[in-house]
Amino acid sequence: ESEDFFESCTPRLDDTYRFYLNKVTGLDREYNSGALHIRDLLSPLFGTLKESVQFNYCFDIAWMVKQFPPEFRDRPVLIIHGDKREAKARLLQQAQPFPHVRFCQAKLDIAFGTHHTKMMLLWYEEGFRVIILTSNLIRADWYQKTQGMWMSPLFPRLPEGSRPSAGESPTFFKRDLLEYLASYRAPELEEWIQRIKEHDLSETRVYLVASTPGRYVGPDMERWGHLRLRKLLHEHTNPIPGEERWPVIGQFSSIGSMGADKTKWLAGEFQRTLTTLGKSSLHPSPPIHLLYPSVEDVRLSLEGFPAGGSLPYSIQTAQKQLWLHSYFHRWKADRSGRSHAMPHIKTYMRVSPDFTQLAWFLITSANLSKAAWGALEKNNSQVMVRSYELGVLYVPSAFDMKTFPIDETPFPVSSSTSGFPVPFDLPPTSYSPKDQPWIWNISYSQEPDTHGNIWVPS
Ligand SMILES: O=C(O)c1ccc([N+](=O)[O-])cc1C(=O)O
Repeated sequence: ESEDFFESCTPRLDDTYRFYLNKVTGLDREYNSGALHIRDLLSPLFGTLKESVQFNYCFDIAWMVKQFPPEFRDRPVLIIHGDKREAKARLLQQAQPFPHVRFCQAKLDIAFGTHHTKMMLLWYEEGFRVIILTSNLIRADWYQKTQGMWMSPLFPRLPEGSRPSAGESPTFFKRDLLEYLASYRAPELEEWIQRIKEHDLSETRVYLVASTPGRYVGPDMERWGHLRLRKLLHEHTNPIPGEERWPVIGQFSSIGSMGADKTKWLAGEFQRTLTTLGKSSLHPSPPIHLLYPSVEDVRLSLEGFPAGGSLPYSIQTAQKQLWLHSYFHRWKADRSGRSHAMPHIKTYMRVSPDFTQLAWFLITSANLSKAAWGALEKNNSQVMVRSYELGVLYVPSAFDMKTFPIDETPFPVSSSTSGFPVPFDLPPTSYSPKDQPWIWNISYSQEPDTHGNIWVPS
């Protein structure tokens, strides 16, 4: 009943899917109804906080502390980060005035890997909650960007003496979360692994899709990254008649180097994963729509060109893969009032030809990169993952459905619909011949942005 109490006090939230967008400053209020700010997440309305863990990439510690309500501002916070050497020293220096903030450096032993995972573990008097999200712990990520999150139910404590395997969900979320945390091999996380074991996660209806750095062979190849996603789609979705006409959509805020042509990774192993539906041995080639902001999208955004500071696609990478840009579609999100709130959210999905249904939906920290998703090596006998990533997969079978209907008007949120709130407009809008993908390290000085400025990177 504590869950009902909190839910009844909190803003009316669509809790079928527990998928929420961040509030965006400056939108008509209806487009923020049902959206959440970080201060909402940390509010006593969701639980009486005892301690928390913040997994992230970029931190403003003083700003983060201020996002906790005063009564929780001195509760211990463990920061899980990937910084090394001088960057680590700067991060620890930020927390000098805050003795309740502790740090754990995630191992990054493979070059070019990052600790990209964004997750909150919230331990309350009443139980435990997990939030998996796309926002960094800096003001700019919670101001005028499109960001998303999955918020778990409140997980109650298990009765004393319960077996550790108790409290498992139909999607094995408890086992998979514990295995992900164990992959850090960090002493600071041991007590959190123990705490989670003592809680009942059985109401969880999403599958965990994680990446953790390493080179994996044999059965371990399917534990992380895109081969994990392929395994889940193989086991928990079903073939669809005419599936070759069901487009795949990938939407992201950064892009890695993917080789000289599409067969090197994108249209090979990655497409094989994204087009998996059940155990059919067909390998269709459905349309693949990639959503990534154009220069005009950035120039006309609420933030203007500075939004491009969080869209780190470099000219050095782009010029090696011009073939990629033919897949690109603009960022357009009138349905959520967020066409001008640049995306930092990352979503992947499989949609029906008429764009009214979903075969599955993934929200994740993972951008379009081999570092995040993993790449096969050694004649496909090994997969190499460079970064930590975390996301959750929604499949209709976990919600007793065959497909998810898409809610074409997700705002203002209404508990009446069972539709999935896809945050951007469908069908996607192709780049015009004049559109170019946003590249963050070249100049744009022909036309000013919404603030009257031009972009001249140093
Ligand atoms: O999410 C992103 O789009 C992103 C892209 C690249 C890097 N990076 O190069 O470390 C960090 C982030 C981040 O915001 O976590």
